[in-house]
Formats: sequence, structure tokens, C-alpha cells
Amino acid sequence: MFETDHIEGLLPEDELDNNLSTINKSSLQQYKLSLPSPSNIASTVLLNDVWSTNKELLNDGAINHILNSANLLLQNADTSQMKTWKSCLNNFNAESFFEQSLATCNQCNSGTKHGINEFKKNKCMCNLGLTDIKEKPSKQATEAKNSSYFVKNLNAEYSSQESRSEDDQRQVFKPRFGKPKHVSKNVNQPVITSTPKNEEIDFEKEEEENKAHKSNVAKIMFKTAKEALLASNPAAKRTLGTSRKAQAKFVSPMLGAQDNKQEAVQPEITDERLKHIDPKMIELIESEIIDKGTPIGWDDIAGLHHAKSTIQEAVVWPLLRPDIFTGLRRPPKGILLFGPPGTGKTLIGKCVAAQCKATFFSISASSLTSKWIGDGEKMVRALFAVARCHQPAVIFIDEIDSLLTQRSDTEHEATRRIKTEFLVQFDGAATGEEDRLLIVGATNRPQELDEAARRRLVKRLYIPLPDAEARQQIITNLLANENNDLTAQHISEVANLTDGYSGADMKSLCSEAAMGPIRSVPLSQIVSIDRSKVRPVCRQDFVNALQRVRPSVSQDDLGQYVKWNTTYGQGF
Ligand SMILES: Nc1ncnc2c1ncn2[C@@H]1O[C@H](COP(=O)(O)OP(=O)(O)OP(=O)(O)O)[C@@H](O)[C@H]1O
Repeated sequence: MFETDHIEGLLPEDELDNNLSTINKSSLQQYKLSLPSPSNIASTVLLNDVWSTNKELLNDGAINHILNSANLLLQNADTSQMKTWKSCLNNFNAESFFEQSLATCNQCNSGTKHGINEFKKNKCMCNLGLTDIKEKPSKQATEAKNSSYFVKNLNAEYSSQESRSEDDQRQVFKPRFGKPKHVSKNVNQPVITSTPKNEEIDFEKEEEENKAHKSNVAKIMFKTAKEALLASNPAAKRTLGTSRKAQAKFVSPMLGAQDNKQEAVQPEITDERLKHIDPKMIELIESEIIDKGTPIGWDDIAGLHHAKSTIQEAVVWPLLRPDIFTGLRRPPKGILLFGPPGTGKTLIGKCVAAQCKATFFSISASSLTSKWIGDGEKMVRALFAVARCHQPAVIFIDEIDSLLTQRSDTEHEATRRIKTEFLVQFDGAATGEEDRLLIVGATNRPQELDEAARRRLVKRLYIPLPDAEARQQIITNLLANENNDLTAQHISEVANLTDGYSGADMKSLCSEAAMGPIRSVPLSQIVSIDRSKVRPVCRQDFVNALQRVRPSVSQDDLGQYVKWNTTYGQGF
């Protein structure tokens, strides 16, 4: 540790300048800046470097000269302007400093300063003006000798080395250059013989401490956006940085946005049944799989009277009155809706959920085997677990054929595992007396379902294409909110012209017809025209639309459904 207390003030400023006259001023400045603290690391680095490269060549005079120069520099250091030593040392060239600290050689009359290389090569042993300062003091040594500091700290101590103990000898070198150096016991050769290992360790330690300090300061000064927000708005704590839990709603991170909505934040799910389920999956199910759309009523589904009454009797009433539907009246846990695409299978599933006041979970089986490939198995488990927490619940599985296909040698291992998990969960739901879960499977390819699926989906209902009456109802329902001048006769006419159209096809037809009035508006007015000025949808629009929208289901396909229905369906 550099001892400033007893040195400061001992050497007047101008004397110091004189003593340092042979030393480059910019080096002095650099050295001053490199001093981070009174711990004097920079000088230690410098001297370690010099000693490690030149220790065999250094004689007493050279050492004393270096010590003296460095001492004076240190004394002159302005601690108030100190910067961190490491950043300053980046620019610090110890070798150049060493050269600058050497005086002009006046013994070999070279007239120039010797470089460190000459010094190393020992080309000139005239000591470069650094002969033992006791016997042949150099100019700066003479000047320094005159100063009280030098007399007290260097010359006097050095001259009395012989009478010192080893410990005391260390003190000769210690105060000016940081940590104590090991010196030879030979008083005539007080050359440093080695740089102790622990000194290097100390140095590293100091560097570590410096880093830690910087990091601490940075931590104090730096605030992340989240921390800044929390500092100014502690209420935001609940919504930032943590994953939302199963029932948590989205809360805007905007300042103050949530102030009025605190009540809307729902409590976390603490249900034991969800303990082993990945919260992310629960969240996904809550956000993507639970259908929170408009409730569907029986009247919203055109036609399909048989299917509707069967479902009502088989599953809706039992779900509403589980106390009556026990024993033999116990409802099936799974039903299958099969038929051509766009005939209202999903509508029926939604309607069942709405009528039973149940939570409607809607998932596509193909997404289990593709979108969540790898996680499909877990997703199935999570789905049933969340559904159990939301009883009564309807789990609607679209394209169930892609999950419960007939086994084959080419079946993918992941798909097989999902399927197994699904059947396990299904059976669990089926046997759980208390569970009020209904699994509704929908498929356009019932013939691909395997036996295990057929057995579990006890009620298998054919959802056919809508008949003329159903198509008429679909048109009427869809036009109810549109400006139109179609009479019942017109609608019936359109219904008769659309044999073979599915419910989804009918919807497309009505959308196309509704574009007729818009297409009749001149392009120049389309942006500005008043809504009331747009003409109503008319019969001709449907005639035109019929040219563009064609039925999507082929007769061949219909034949297969009928056949499968005869074999495995409820039949009607
Ligand atoms: N019977 C129907 N009554 C009223 N609208 C229907 C009917 N069938 C189909 N639709 C209309 O067709 C759209 C698609 O129906 P839905 O999704 O229920 O068919 P889907 O049988 O589930 O089809 P997919 O097999 O392709 O999944 C519905 O949104 C509805 O507008």
C-alpha cells in the first residue's frame, strides 16, 4: 500500500519537477492517471514488468534509479484525478516508461539515451548514469538526494541496509511500490530475486474486486424497463415478468391501463388436479382451445332433427340432470358426428355445450399430431385435466379420424403415444362416476376410424347434407340481418336449386349473392356511397351466385357415408 501521509508535503512542487526533469512529462501524466487509488497498482504492474524482464541485468544503481523515479512519480500523483487503473494501463507502455526513466549515458559518451534493448543486452555497463548512487550519483539522484524525502526514504535507508533485519529491508522497497518485495539477504545485492506468486494472486484479486465494484455500481445505476416501470407503478408488478396463470386475463403493461381493471384479474388456479400439468399448456388450452364464442341454440341449426333429438336425449338432459340419468340411463361419454364437411357438426358440438351450460373445448386432432408434435401426449393429458376443472365440459375433437386411425405398421411412434394417451384419458373420463365430461368426435372419414374408437364413441350420428327445408332455413337465417327483397317463394326456389349443397356451401352462396348490390355500385362511388343507398339483395343476385358457387361434396362420398351409417351408425 502506498503511504501518502508521511510523504505529502515533504517535497516541494518545484523540487519534484526538477527531480523529474529527465522523465517525460506525458509519461508522468499517464502514470498519474493510471493510479486508481492509493493501492498503487499501476506502479506494481510497471515494476513487475521491468523486474521480470531485466532482473538479471539490473544492478543496484539501476534499481535505485527506477525506484527513485517511480517513487517521485507516485508522490506527485494527483489522486483527485485518478481514473480506474485498468483503462489507463491500456495505453500505458511500461517499456517506454522504463526507457524514459533512464538518463543519458555519459560514460560511454554515446550522447543518447540507451534503449531497453541495449540495457537488456548489457551492451553498456556504464550503468547509464545509474551507477550506485552512493558512490556516483547521477544528476537526478543528486537532486533527489538533496530533498528531505529522498534523504528520509531512500538514501538514508539504503545506506543503512547492512544494519537492518530482513523485514526492515523489505520496508525499503515496500512503501513506494505497493506490496513488499523479497530482497536478497546480501546487502550488497539488494536486487529483487523473485516476484512472489502471492503478489500476482493479489493483483488478480484486486482486478476482480475492481470488476465487482464496477458491476455493483452499474447495477445501482442501471434499471431495466421492468424495474423502471415497477418503480413508477408498483401495481404493474402482478402482470410483468411472470407467466400468466391458467385463468389470468391479459393485462395491459401500459401505465395506468390496469388501474380500473384490477378486479378483472382472476385468482390463480390452485386446483390439485392441475399440479402436474405444464402451466404453459394450461394457458394455451385456456386461450386457444376453450371456445368462448356466441352460444348456439337448437334453432340456429337447420334441419338435422333426428340428430338433434338424439343428442338432446342422450347427452344434454343427462348432463343437466345427472341425478336422474344413472344406471342403465347413464349417458354415453362419447359421441361421434360423421358426415360430409360443412354440415353443422361443429355447430352441434357448440350447441350441446351451450345447452348443457358446459365449457366447450374445441381442438383439432390433426393439430395434436402436427402442431404439438412431441407435446401432443402432454397436451391430451392437460386437456382432460383442465376440462375436469371446468365441469360440465364438452371436448369437441374435430378430425378425430387423424387421431384414432386404424393401426398400421407405418404409424408414427409419437402419434401412437398420443392415441394411447387419448384412450387412457377417455376411459378415465368414462369410468369416473362424478365426471361430467362429454367427448364429441367429428369426422368426414368415419371409415378410417379404428375399432377402439368406434367402441368408445357409443353414439355415432350421421350428419347429412341439409335437405331443401333445411337449406331454406339456412338462407332465411342468413338473410335475416341483410337488406333484401326476396320473398318466401324466392327463397324456396333457391333452396330447390341447391340440392347437394352443404350448410357451408349455402353460407358461401348467400355471401356471394350479398355482394351483388355492392358490385352494382359504380366504382367511383364505392368509397362514399351512403349505406342506405345500396340496393337490397334480390333473386337475381342468387341466380348469379349459383353460377359461381358449386356444391363441394361429391355423390360418391355421400354414398360412403350412407354405407358406413348403415353398418356402424345409429341409422335413421
Ligand atoms: N345445419 C346447419 N344449419 C345452419 N348452418 C349450417 C348448418 N350446417 C352448416 N352450416 C353453416 O356452415 C358453417 C360450417 O359448419 P360446421 O363448421 O358446423 O360444419 P362441420 O360439419 O363441422 O364442417 P367440417 O367437417 O368441415 O368441420 C357453419 O358456420 C354454418 O354457417
